[in-house]
Amino acid sequence: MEHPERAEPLTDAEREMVQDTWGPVYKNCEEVGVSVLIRFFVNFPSAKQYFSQFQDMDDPEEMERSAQLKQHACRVMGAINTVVVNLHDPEKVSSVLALVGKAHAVKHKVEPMYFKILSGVLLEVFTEEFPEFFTADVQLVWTKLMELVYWHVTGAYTEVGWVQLSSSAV
Ligand code: HEM
Repeated sequence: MEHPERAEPLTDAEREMVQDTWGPVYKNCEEVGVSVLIRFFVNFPSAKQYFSQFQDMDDPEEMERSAQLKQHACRVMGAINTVVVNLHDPEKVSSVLALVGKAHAVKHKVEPMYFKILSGVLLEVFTEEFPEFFTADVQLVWTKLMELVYWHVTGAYTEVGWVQLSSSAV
C-alpha cells in the first residue's frame, strides 16, 4: 500500500481554526455523526458489509434506528475529538490513530480506502450543517487534518502487514 514519508503538520494558526470550528460540530456529535454515517452508507452501500446489524438495510430511516450505527457514529466523533483536542501533542494523536488503524485492519478487516471516502463525507456534512463556520479556508484546513488522519491510519495498516485485497472500494 502506498504510504508517503510524512503527513504535513498543521501550523499553530491552522490548529486553532480546526479547534474553533470543531466546537459547534461536537456539541451536536450524535446527530451530526449519524447524518454522516447515513450518507456514507447510502452513497457507498458496500461500506455496510462490515456491520452485522445493518449490512442488508437500504432504508435510511431504518438505519437511523440501528444502535450499532449510532454507536459507531459516536465512536468516530469521539476519536476525532481526541485528535482535535490533542493537536498540540503529536504523540498522542499518532497513538490514538494507530489504535484505530490497527483495530480496523486486524479486527474489523476494513478496506482502508473507506477511511478516505468517509473523510470526504464528514467534511461535506460539516460544511452543509455549519456553513457559517466551514468557509473555504476552513474546509482546506480540515482537508489537511483528514489527510493527516488517513496517513496515521494507513500507517498502522502497513505496520500490521495489510495486503490490499481489492482495488475498488465502491
Ligand atoms: C475516522 C474514521 C473512523 C474512526 C475514528 C472509527 C472509530 C472506531 C472505534 C473507536 C471503534 C470501536 C473500537 C474498535 O472496535 O475498534 C470502531 C469500530 C468499528 N468500526 Fe470504525 N472508525 C472509523 C471508520 C470506519 C470505517 C470507514 C469503517 C467501515 C467502512 C468502520 C468500521 C467499523 C466496524 C465494523 C467496527 C465494529 C463495530 C461493532 O463492533 O459494532 N470504521 N470504529
